[in-house]
Amino acid sequence: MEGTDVTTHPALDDEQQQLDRSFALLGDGAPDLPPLFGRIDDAGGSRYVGRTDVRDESGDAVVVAWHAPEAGAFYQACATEPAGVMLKRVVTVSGRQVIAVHDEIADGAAGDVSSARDQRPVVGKVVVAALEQFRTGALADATATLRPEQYDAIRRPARGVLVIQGGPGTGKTITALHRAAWLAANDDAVRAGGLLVVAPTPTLRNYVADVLPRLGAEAVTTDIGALYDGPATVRGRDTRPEAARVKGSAVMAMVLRRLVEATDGPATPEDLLRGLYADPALLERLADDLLKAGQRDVLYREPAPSAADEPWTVDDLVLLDELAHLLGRATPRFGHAVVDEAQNLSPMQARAIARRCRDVTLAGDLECSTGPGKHDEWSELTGYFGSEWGEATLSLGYRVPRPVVELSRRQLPDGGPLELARSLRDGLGLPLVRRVDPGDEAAVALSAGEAAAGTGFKVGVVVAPARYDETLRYCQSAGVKVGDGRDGDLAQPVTLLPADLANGLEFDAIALVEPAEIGDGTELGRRLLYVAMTRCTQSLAIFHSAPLPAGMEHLERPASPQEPEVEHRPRPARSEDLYDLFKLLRDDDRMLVEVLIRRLLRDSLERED
Ligand SMILES: Nc1ncnc2c1ncn2[C@@H]1O[C@H](COP(=O)(O)OP(=O)(O)OP(=O)(O)O)[C@@H](O)[C@H]1O
Repeated sequence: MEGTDVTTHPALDDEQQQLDRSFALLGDGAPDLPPLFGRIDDAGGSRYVGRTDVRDESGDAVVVAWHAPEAGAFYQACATEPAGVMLKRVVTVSGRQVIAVHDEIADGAAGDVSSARDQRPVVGKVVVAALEQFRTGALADATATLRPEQYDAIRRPARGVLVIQGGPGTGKTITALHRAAWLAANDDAVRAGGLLVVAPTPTLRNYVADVLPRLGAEAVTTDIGALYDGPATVRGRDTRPEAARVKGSAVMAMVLRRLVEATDGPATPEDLLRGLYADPALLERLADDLLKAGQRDVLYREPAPSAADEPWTVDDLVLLDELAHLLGRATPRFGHAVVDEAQNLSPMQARAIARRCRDVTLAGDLECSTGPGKHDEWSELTGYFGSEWGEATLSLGYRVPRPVVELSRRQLPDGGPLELARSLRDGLGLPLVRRVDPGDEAAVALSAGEAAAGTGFKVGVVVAPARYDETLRYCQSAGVKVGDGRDGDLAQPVTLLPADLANGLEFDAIALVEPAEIGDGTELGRRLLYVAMTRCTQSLAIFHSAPLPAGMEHLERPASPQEPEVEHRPRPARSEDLYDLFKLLRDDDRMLVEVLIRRLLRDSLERED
């Protein structure tokens, strides 16, 4: 703690008084959340920043809302560029008590900041402290610690398209949501038209539903399939990626238009689409010049007994939505739309969103595409929306430890087009690799996961989609308690996840089972592996029996014929001996010891505080 004991900071009493006063002014209407989290002193005077305005009896601001122009300096100034700010203070509150203050800028210069060792970027210690908290499964609250590059993206004008891109864990989701709330507070047209947020997984949608109200905004939050408000709902999944690719391709708009034009009398979107899938001759007549024979073939399916029994997929629902529009059904309109994991949008999905709103924020990373098609450029998507588009690139990594960032980028062609995000995290060091007997990969990974979870870690055990059912059955029969990640159950200490549903999630530790099955040599496989590896905040462990895939082969070690006997070593006296002993531990035990040491250190530091 380098001598700065934040809990006895002389400013604590002042800030406590300010907090008490704010609570008193809010009276019974005071929210559970603290009314202030920051303070800024500059030529304009001294101001407190919080979630909403707090005014005194005469109407003067006691706390300014984070989205007010007066709060701007709090986000634009940072330790490396104080820009005339004398004091930038983050105030940490628990209940109604100020428990810590961190001055990122003090007396007009860098104050309470992390060191720049190991190329770690210079940021306020409070950011590092926030990141060190153990994951709760939900993403952490970042309003008090938004960085200047994030704040800049948040305030770009609402019109047209803004792409917020950046490597894994650079805060694209957080930034896009703050942008939504900022626009709702500052742009009359957005406020009047309302916000639409499209997010692919239940976890992300729950997160949005939790965060936006705290930022003072409301939105309609949905996944892409649920945009369609007809009777059909998602009941199936295209097992062939080619089928999903064709359904999502832009030519389907023309095929459906011709279908509607060729239809006499009233028809529902459901009847039209299942009729089209079941009639190769009709499809050939309508799409001979638009789809190749092989592409038409993948669309074929026997009709179910009724429309309600059809195994509708997400991409089917998007086509139903287009048909509903062509049949003249009204589509609700919004003032601004935010799309998370936007790299996975198909052209038809982009059209469905654009029908509702042409001014959009697309948050995503093209290298994390895990849909059936990958866009090489954002312009392939932005053209479906408003005519103007711009991009904001986030460069500071908040989630992924540096060694994991470096390893994961070997999965990208040429290390990826974006500059390496500078990571704020050291994590628990180099990824661990453990070679196990064939057939034991998942069992060993799960038991290492349980051990890490026993120390307070949230753990994700990631398997190839084809291995998921078998692994879940193993867990049930062997009594291993895991959350079923495919159902969005992230409440357990250990979650089992198929690699294709890892997008957007975050865990303390990731245990990767047989990466060669996930990576499978295809471009999509490599991206799935990349996404899976970059979900961890602390440690990555790899369990395999097959040879490691490209990008990891340098980690390959021969299987050790015999486990080393640790117990019979003489009691170590010197730290070098301890280190030798540590090196003898198996990889998963080593992970456990590292976690324990870390916990002990944290507990002792907290006690000192
Ligand atoms: N300014 C910030 N201060 C503190 N924490 C932050 C900040 N920005 C982002 N974070 C944290 O970093 C983590 C990653 O953020 P987020 O999920 O928004 O990133 P992302 O770029 O959308 O990630 P991915 O696309 O890989 O899922 C979250 O826990 C978030 O709370």
